[in-house]
Amino acid sequence: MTKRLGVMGGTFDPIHHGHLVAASEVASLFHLDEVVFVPTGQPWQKSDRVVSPAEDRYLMTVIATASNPQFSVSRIDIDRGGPTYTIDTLRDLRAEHGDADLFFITGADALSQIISWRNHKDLFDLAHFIGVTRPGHTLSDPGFPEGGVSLVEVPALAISSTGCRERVAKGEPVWYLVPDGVVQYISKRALYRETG
Ligand SMILES: Nc1ncnc2c1ncn2[C@@H]1O[C@H](COP(=O)(O)OP(=O)(O)OP(=O)(O)O)[C@@H](O)[C@H]1O
Ligand SMILES: O=C(O)c1ccc[n+]([C@@H]2O[C@H](COP(=O)([O-])O)[C@@H](O)[C@H]2O)c1
Repeated sequence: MTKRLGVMGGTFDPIHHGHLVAASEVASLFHLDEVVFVPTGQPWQKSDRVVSPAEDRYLMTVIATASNPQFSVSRIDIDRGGPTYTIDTLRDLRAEHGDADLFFITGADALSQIISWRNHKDLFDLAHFIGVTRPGHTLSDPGFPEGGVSLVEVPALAISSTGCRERVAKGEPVWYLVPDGVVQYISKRALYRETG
């Protein structure tokens, strides 16, 4: 049977329970065999802010997903170098996973920006896109190709990486917003002590 592979792209600075719930819910709803988390190398649309080193974001993603046998992490966007474009992510994953069906998972905020992504018209030939609800953002289809996108409701977690970074900078706890191991990694590496 054709493998059904979910793809959860993100900057994950840090990864939080909003990302994990979205991936878990979509895996269940769409009967995915696996969800691969793909931390960005250089998120070019976040070039106006300081982004933590890719290795820190990668390791936090590994720590956060390690306990789930359905979850894995890919270095492809980090190892490719240069600005990260989803068109490259999907082409590389397609080459790696043969004839697997790809399902790209994205929150309502990111989905509304897809029109600004590189080669956005070609993305829908490579993967089925799944837009998930996110508190504070409207989930809508602004005219994607017929059958290219599914919109689904996931448990609402009003958590953002920006909010987590700001809490750490202010000395406030991020316990239960991010997995325990990620709290400990942030502390060990002294991440987010100053807002960027
Ligand atoms: N709480 C959430 N619920 C649903 N989807 C989310 C949530 N947080 C992030 N996402 C989605 O996960 C993907 C990766 O998000 P990203 O790593 O940029 O996190 P973020 O919290 O939006 O970060 P930042 O606050 O730094 O912009 C995006 O598609 C985003 O829409
Ligand atoms: O392809 C693009 O041009 C593009 C522009 C912005 C974001 N993306 C992808 O969208 C996903 C979420 O990105 P971000 O910046 O919200 O963490 C991640 O996989 C990014 O590589 C992709």
